[in-house]
Amino acid sequence: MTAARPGRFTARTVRVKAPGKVNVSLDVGPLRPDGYHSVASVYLAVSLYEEVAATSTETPGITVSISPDSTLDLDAVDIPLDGNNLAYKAAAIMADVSEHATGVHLEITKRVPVAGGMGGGSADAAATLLACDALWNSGLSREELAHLAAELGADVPFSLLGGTAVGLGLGDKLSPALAKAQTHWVLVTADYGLSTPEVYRTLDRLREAEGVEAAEPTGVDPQILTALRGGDAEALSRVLVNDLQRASIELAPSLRDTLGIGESHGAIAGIVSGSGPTVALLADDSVAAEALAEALQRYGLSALAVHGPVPGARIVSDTLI
Ligand SMILES: C[C@@](CO)(OP(=O)(O)O)[C@H](O)COP(=O)(O)OP(=O)(O)OC[C@H]1O[C@@H](n2ccc(N)nc2=O)[C@H](O)[C@@H]1O
Ligand SMILES: Nc1ncnc2c1ncn2[C@@H]1O[C@H](COP(=O)(O)OP(=O)(O)O)[C@@H](O)[C@H]1O
Repeated sequence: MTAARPGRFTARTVRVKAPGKVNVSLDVGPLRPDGYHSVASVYLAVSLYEEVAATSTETPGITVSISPDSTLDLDAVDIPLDGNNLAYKAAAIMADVSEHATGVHLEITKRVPVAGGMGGGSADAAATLLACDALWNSGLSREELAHLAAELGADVPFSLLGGTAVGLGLGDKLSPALAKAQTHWVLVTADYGLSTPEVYRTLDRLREAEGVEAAEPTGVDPQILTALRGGDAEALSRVLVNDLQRASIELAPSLRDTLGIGESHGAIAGIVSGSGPTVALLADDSVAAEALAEALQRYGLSALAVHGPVPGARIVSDTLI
């Protein structure tokens, strides 16, 4: 941080980046009385990042804008800029627990597809928690931040943590998995979103129609963690699982074609990410992932090569203006 000028308000900007995620596995239990589902998931943070620049303001209150540096086509999507924005909610929670809170402007650079099943809004919330903690010298521990993160949404604690982790409960009870080897993926993004609650509801409806009673998830398949630990894409390709996938396909049937096109162009396996509609295609290595992304772009799909695991939310700059 550079030195402040005495006698006048000096704005400070803390910039934080936080990753999107892919659920390498997602087991979903039955609908609970509180409207949620217990899950068991292996989360993988991937190299597609949201960025939040939090700037202190002389006037009190929280404002939000979307940066022109965003790489998404944001015309077609609906991102609230008021108290419904997850970043706004995160700043409001931090202001409540910070003795030296000021007004704050949050500028979000969006790169993770909106309502895409990759936790983009959750990444904004995680980034904002960390940025405001620094901006207001709140001095919260990572554990305290994780606790606040869970109040904001099931996926927010993972974006704070990053890496590879097993998520139980609503997905917020995390155990880091020591899997440092990289796996390589191609994300095929859609120009529409799917509503997470609607996808969960659709799964409940499909199960009810089939008379299927889902079991409470207890843990994740250890083979997934072994494959991730060794960066063994071939072994991983045999154990990818997402209980929500068929519900996403029910709502957006073209996802089945996307998965098929991916596999016919060289992916070793494919899965819908979370509630979708982003499709995550697994590749043998980084070269294969780049080649697959190029082939799919030529085919007319929106495809991007990424890798994981990558770290969770972290500060990239802290400046006085
Ligand atoms: C499906 C997953 C997989 O990681 O991610 P996305 O696809 O949304 O990224 C998550 O479970 C989504 O997490 P997140 O998007 O943070 O959910 P929340 O905001 O807490 O909840 C939104 C809604 O999703 C449903 N929900 C969420 C989590 C959960 N364990 N059970 C649920 O039934 C509930 O209907 C809830 O009202
Ligand atoms: N900062 C934010 N970025 C994106 N969407 C947000 C944000 N805050 C609130 N939302 C709302 O949350 C919904 C889901 O957002 P997102 O996190 O992108 O998807 P997903 O839950 O599928 O990972 C969006 O449709 C949007 O209306």
